[in-house]
Amino acid sequence: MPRLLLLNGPNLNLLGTREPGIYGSETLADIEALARRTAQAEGLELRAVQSNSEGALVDAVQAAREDCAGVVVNAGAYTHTSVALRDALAAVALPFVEVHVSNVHAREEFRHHSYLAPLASAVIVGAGVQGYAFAVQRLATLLTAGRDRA
Ligand SMILES: O=C1C[C@@](O)(C(=O)O)C[C@@H](O)[C@@H]1O
Repeated sequence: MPRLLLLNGPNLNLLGTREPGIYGSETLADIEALARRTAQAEGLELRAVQSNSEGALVDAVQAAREDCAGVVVNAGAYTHTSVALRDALAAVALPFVEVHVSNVHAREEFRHHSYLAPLASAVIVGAGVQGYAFAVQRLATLLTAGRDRA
């Protein structure tokens, strides 16, 4: 069964208690369960990784090259700063969908730019945790289309 990597970056382990007015009350465990359920319904497996450290996120992307067909990534603040994570995603050349729980474009200017977005298959912002389900579904569609062409 093809596998997706679900990658969550810094401070997303605090979801549920972190600025609930912006991020809502659902936890990272809720998000991982939602993404896994959505993946299973699409015939996909899912590996969930969260880290507060940039290097660990880069390592997880590199490892995905071995056994994953696509990536759902919410890089948190590293979205706006990390050339290293962008380079890792470019290097593995897996299709990925970027997710943000909040509508970053309605927030501070520094959140408007993403180093990852130009490489992404799609970017989903402001849909809350449901954005993760949309991202999994989008990757499932892309992967199925790829199989159909093969
Ligand atoms: O940590 C986060 C969360 C976030 O990625 C989101 O999901 O809305 C938006 C980022 O700007 C912020 O640094």
